[in-house]
This record gives sequence, C-alpha cells and structure tokens, in this order.
Amino acid sequence: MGVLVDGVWQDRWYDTAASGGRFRREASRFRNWITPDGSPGPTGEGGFAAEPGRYHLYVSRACPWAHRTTIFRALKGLEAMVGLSVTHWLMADEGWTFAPGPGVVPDAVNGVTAIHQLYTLADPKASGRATVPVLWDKVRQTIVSNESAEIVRMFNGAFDGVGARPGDWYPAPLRDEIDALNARIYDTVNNGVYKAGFATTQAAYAEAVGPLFETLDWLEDRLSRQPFLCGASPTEADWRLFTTLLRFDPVYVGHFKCNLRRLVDYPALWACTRALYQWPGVRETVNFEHIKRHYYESHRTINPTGIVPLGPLLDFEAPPGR
Ligand SMILES: N[C@@H](CCC(=O)N[C@@H](CS)C(=O)NCC(=O)O)C(=O)O
Repeated sequence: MGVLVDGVWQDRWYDTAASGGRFRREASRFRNWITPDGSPGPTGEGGFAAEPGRYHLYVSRACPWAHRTTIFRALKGLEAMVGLSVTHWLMADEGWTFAPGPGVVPDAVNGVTAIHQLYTLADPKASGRATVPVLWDKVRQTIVSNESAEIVRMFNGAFDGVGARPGDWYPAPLRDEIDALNARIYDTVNNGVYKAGFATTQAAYAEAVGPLFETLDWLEDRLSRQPFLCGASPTEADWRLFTTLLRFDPVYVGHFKCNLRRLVDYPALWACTRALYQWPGVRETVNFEHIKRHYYESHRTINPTGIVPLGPLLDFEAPPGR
C-alpha cells in the first residue's frame, strides 16, 4: 500500500490524522472519455475513439469500483474488444501487483509488475494513489481514465456502433432518478462502508455507520415495492449498488464493522443482490477468494493477524423471486 510522489513510489497507509480520524477518498486524476468518434467527452481531452482492440482494462477482482467496470464489460459484450488484466488480491508494499496466483491475469500489454508503474508510464511525474480500475489506451500509450463511474458510462454507450451488445443501462428518461440514487448510494453505501472501516476514531466510525444503515433501510423499502431501484429492470444504479452489497456480509459486516444488520436481514436487498449475481455474465466477474483475501490480508492495521474468516455461508444461487 503506498502512494506516488513526483513519480516515485512510497510505501504508506492512509493518513487520517489530519481529518479527525476520517477516511477521505482522493479524486481520480485521469478523466478522459472514449467516445464513438474520438470527440472530447464531458471532461479531459479528445482523441480516444471507440475502436475494438485499442483499449485494455486493469482491475482487481476484489475492488468494488473496478468490479463495476468488469460488469459493464460483460453486460455490453465487450470481452473481445477490451482486454483485461487482473491483479493479485494482496495489496502490500508495492500496492496492486501481478504476483502469480490463482485468478491473476498478468499484463501482456505493458508488461508491468505493479499498477503504480502504469501511472508513471502515463506521467513520469505522477503523484497520488495508484488505484484500480485503470483504462489504458494502447495507441496513445496513456491512461484514458481511472474513474470507474465514468468508465461504466463509456462502456454503456461508446462501443454501440462497433459491435457492443445492445442495451442501455442509463436511459435518458431515467437519468435524473439514477443520478439521485447514485449520489446518495455513493456517499453513504459504496464509500460509506470504507468511511466506517478506515475510521480511526469512534466518532468518525459512528458518523459513517448511521447514514449507511439509514440508506439501506430506505433502499429495502423501495425494493420491497419493485424488483429493481428504478422499476422492473436493473439500471446503472443497481449495478453500482450491487458491488457493495455482494461484499457486505463476507467482508463489510465483520472487517469494516458495518454490523447493525447483515444483508441477509434485508429480504428485498438480498433478493435483488441474488438476481443481479445470477444475471447472465455477471457471476463470472465475481471472485470471492480475491474479495475476502484482499480485505482481510491487506489491511493489517485493521486485521493484524491476516486471518480470513471461513464464513458466512451464503447461497447466491438461491432463486431470487424477482
Ligand atoms: N474513484 C476511484 C476509486 C478506486 C479505488 O479507490 N480503488 C481502490 C481499490 S478498492 C484502490 O485501488 N486503492 C489503492 C490505494 O488507495 O492506494 C474509482 O471509483 O474508480
């Protein structure tokens, strides 16, 4: 675990001392967009046209943010168009690496052994955290984007003219509703579990756990009246929620102390999670060994022994009834 300072890797853990024990997530720095014709997207510069075989995605199977991007790659049938490398689950001194291990897919594009090397290939003076996901352009030899929320939007639409599977997970009539759901779910759930888990004061922890469960209660009520967040079919908002719910009982309840209730105590949220897990192509993006081993073995300030709990026993294949 570390950070780049002017292109030099330094091994250090999050500094919460300056923020009263609160975890503050750094903003992503590479914010260009792949577009159908290479015109600029909402941020960054243009020149990244949607072309099969041009882009490569670097992920960890453990990471909920990276997981969104592999789900959209599968939903849109982009596997043959956008290559994939998968890091080792352990995030230690060198951060995310390609150390050999089951499920690791080494980097055949740039031959890097650690993700931070991609950041310095793109910018020799790069500073900041070397996070996954990273979307790489083989033509310009740089990072297109390291912001998962924007990568899923690109995957949703940019490749439709070059053979992506049809389907729009961010349909125009639902955009305001999806945006509003995303905003609350990002702050209190997706990032909320991290704020609880990485807090180093009781107050900062409590400040995260309250709103997390208020939102889960609110979502449970919504999903007890309709199968998915915006109605009969899943949208981007469901997929963004899913990657946190999937990890909730195996990791966040214990390791991050988000334990007022478990996912299985929310019948509608649990059913929705199973429905999304069983969606064609999605279970193949899930690797519970990487998920559990990453959190419990990497975060030694939280779990010094590195022991990975054997449970809980959960049946993601049980019929969702929706
Ligand atoms: N805003 C980024 C956040 C990605 C992120 O924080 N990824 C974590 C893994 S779950 C990471 O790579 N952390 C490494 C670090 O902080 O050093 C996104 O959504 O793409």
